[in-house]
Amino acid sequence: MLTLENTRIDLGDFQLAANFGIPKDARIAVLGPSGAGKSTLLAAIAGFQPMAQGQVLWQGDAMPPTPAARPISMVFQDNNLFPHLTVTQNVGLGLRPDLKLSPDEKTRVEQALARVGLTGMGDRKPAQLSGGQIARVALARVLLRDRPLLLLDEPFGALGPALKAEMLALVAELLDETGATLLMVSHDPQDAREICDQVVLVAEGTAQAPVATGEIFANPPVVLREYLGG
Ligand SMILES: Nc1ncnc2c1ncn2[C@@H]1O[C@H](COP(=O)(O)OP(=O)(O)OP(=O)(O)O)[C@@H](O)[C@H]1O
Repeated sequence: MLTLENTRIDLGDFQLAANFGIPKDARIAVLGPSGAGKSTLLAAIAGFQPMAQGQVLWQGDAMPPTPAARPISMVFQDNNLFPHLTVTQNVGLGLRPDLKLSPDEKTRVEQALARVGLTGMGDRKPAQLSGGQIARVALARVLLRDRPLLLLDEPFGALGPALKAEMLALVAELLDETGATLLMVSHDPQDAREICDQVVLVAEGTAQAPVATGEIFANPPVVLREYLGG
């Protein structure tokens, strides 16, 4: 269980409050209007954004203060790859930040690349990859890190619809294999329908408790209706 216990974030005039739990294994879409605080919510869970009040707990224990010590993998919109490193090195960072990989660790990197369909691409730099391949590198790193919480901040926003659907299907497969809990920010409600069983709506200064995806789309609150353009 991921718990946001009476949390409040203050960013100048902007405030965001959250007070709810997310069951382990849940797949949550974080939806809401632009500027509502979706990225801020993920950043607070990951430990990048300090909170004015409350705490974030995982399995009942307060999260460690340092982001790197939290049981979390996070992928941002730019897929956070280093342009000067090869695909193998970018993925290897998930295991060892100093990149001094043992033969066994190198094998694990190759296995992760194979799992996401990038066999033979290890020596390329990110600039030599397509958008879909770059997203796959980021997912290979997630797979290797093997953390129980996966936070995705619109990592597939720049991809076309077919490729995005392919990446979402791959994420769903990786979640099946790892049992990780997902929180995914998206601007596209279809993403939520495809792989998320629950929705956290962020609007008007609050991240609301999760609601079943079917339920929220069957009977959308006004703010979601406006956001969906309905
Ligand atoms: N350092 C900061 N100081 C003050 N306000 C900030 C700061 N960073 C972000 N904000 C404000 O916090 C609010 C939430 O931003 P955030 O990026 O989390 O929204 P979002 O829902 O992810 O938006 P989008 O869908 O457009 O990506 C915005 O109104 C933004 O202007």
